[in-house]
Amino acid sequence: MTKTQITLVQIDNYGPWTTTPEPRREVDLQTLQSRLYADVSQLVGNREGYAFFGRFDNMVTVTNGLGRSAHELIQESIANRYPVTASMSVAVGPTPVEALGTASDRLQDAGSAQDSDRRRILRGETLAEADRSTEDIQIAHFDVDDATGKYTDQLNEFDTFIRIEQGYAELMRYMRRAHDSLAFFVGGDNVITVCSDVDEAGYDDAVDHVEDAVGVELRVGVGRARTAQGAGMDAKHALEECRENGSDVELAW
Ligand SMILES: Nc1nc2c(ncn2[C@@H]2O[C@H](COP(=O)(O)OP(=O)(O)OP(=O)(O)O)[C@@H](O)[C@H]2O)c(=O)[nH]1
Repeated sequence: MTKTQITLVQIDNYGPWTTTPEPRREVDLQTLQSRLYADVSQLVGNREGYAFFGRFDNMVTVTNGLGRSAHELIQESIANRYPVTASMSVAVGPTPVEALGTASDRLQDAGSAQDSDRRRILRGETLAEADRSTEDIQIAHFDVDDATGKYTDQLNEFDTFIRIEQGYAELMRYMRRAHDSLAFFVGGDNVITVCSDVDEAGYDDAVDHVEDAVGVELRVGVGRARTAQGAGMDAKHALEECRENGSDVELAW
């Protein structure tokens, strides 16, 4: 059974900050958001976690192995580098959706995203070392079969983007509905999904569903490990096996 530790990272009071004392230049907001994501990705990634940019003002991170002090250090680092602070809420669940749901509830209970009194709070519990196992995290790395040949080298970039995003939208809804799993677009034609205990038939169904619904052909490699990085790397190797065998789904175990 998977045991996913999710940390929701939310910029404090960001909406009001973007317009106070008057609307801030969009290029500056875009720069701040992408740099903050890069830092969160490094700070979490150096500790074997994964960070997804999501909506940028709210980032979902997979933090198995990060304790309370690691979270505090990341918050301190953000506060020292940026004109904004971030609150964090951590929860562990048998599925990624359950963990994120609990983390979201805790953050919402502590105050609104636009509450000027709620700053840099840290809520929730992290996994005890004794409760961790080598099968806690399941990560699936999806990619579009021959995106370069079918789209990138054929269509204009915006029409390519629409096709890839349609595949992503269908997949993210399907994995959320059928498997309580969280799918995130990570660039190019790639979607990384933080999964519950999905088996090979479940991934076959997901790939078939996306092709039937929007005509986008996916392949997926899946890994399992103690940490997001470990599971994610195994998933990448499994995806390479798909490329070699011409298969749609490969599990690393
Ligand atoms: N984030 C991320 N992006 C990747 C990764 N591999 C490829 N990409 C992106 O995906 C784009 C397409 O690369 P590929 O998936 O190798 O190309 P393809 O044409 O689909 O070829 P096949 O996957 O071999 O069918 C690249 O330009 C990258 O932007 C990865 O592991 N992670």
